[in-house]
Amino acid sequence: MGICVSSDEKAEREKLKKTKIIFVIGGPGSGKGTQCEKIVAKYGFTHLSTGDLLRAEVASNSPTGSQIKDIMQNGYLVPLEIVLKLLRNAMLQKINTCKGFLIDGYPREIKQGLEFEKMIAPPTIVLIITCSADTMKQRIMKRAATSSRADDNEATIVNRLETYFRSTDPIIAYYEKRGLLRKVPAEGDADVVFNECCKVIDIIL
Ligand SMILES: Nc1nc2c(ncn2[C@@H]2O[C@H](COP(=O)(O)OP(=O)(O)OP(=O)(O)O)[C@@H](O)[C@H]2O)c(=O)[nH]1
Ligand SMILES: Cc1cn([C@H]2C[C@H](O)[C@@H](COP(=O)(O)OP(=O)(O)O)O2)c(=O)[nH]c1=O
Ligand SMILES: [Mg+2]
Repeated sequence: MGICVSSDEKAEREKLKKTKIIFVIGGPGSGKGTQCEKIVAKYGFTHLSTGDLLRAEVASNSPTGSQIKDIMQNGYLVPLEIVLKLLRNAMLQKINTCKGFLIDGYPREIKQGLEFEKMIAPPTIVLIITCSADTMKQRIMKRAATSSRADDNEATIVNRLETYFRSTDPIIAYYEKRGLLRKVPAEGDADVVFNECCKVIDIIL
């Protein structure tokens, strides 16, 4: 028996392949969300934060949500197939109306990047926002004063930073080798960082 791929699904795949996709990576508190917001305003991209999608799932009290709640609160990573399913659905909802996608905080492991390519499409570029662990910690502690995020506390931050540094070096090397990596230093002011992001994005438009 042949595999039946519906014409809808084919059209979806074609669209996903044609759209611009930017992976935005960087440590917790490095400023991914902040830069994405600015990029959306200037370029009309859709910002998808895997963290936000996961938190929305938890908040919805779905079976998946309760499964991933503890994992996230402890500073670990949620299983890959859950993250990808949420991402693909969210992209398809916007694919007809936006200029491209910012995938915020993804991939966290090379395997996640490869699975994304299989299920969705390859990224156009990978933007990495870099600053020191001290800067990230300071930014998160400041954010903690006003955010209601369960993972914005000192103990979870230490775990998140550790998880980040352990998993990121191989990712950087991998995309650098493919010529897709674009590094933006982020110690300074958010507007200065944004200027650098624009230089990188203007080239792919
Ligand atoms: N000085 C300075 N502060 C920034 C910059 N970007 C973000 N911040 C502040 O740092 C905090 C964290 O920024 P986010 O954009 O939420 O960082 P994130 O990388 O999305 O963090 P996670 O979602 O935890 O991974 C916020 O309170 C921002 O106001 C920057 O470029 N410069
Ligand atoms: C991107 C990603 C996040 N997470 C978890 C880790 C954190 O508990 C939570 C939020 O991650 P976080 O990096 O804070 O995402 P965002 O910048 O979008 O807010 O989601 C995973 O489990 N797997 C993933 O692939
Ligand atoms: Mg964020």
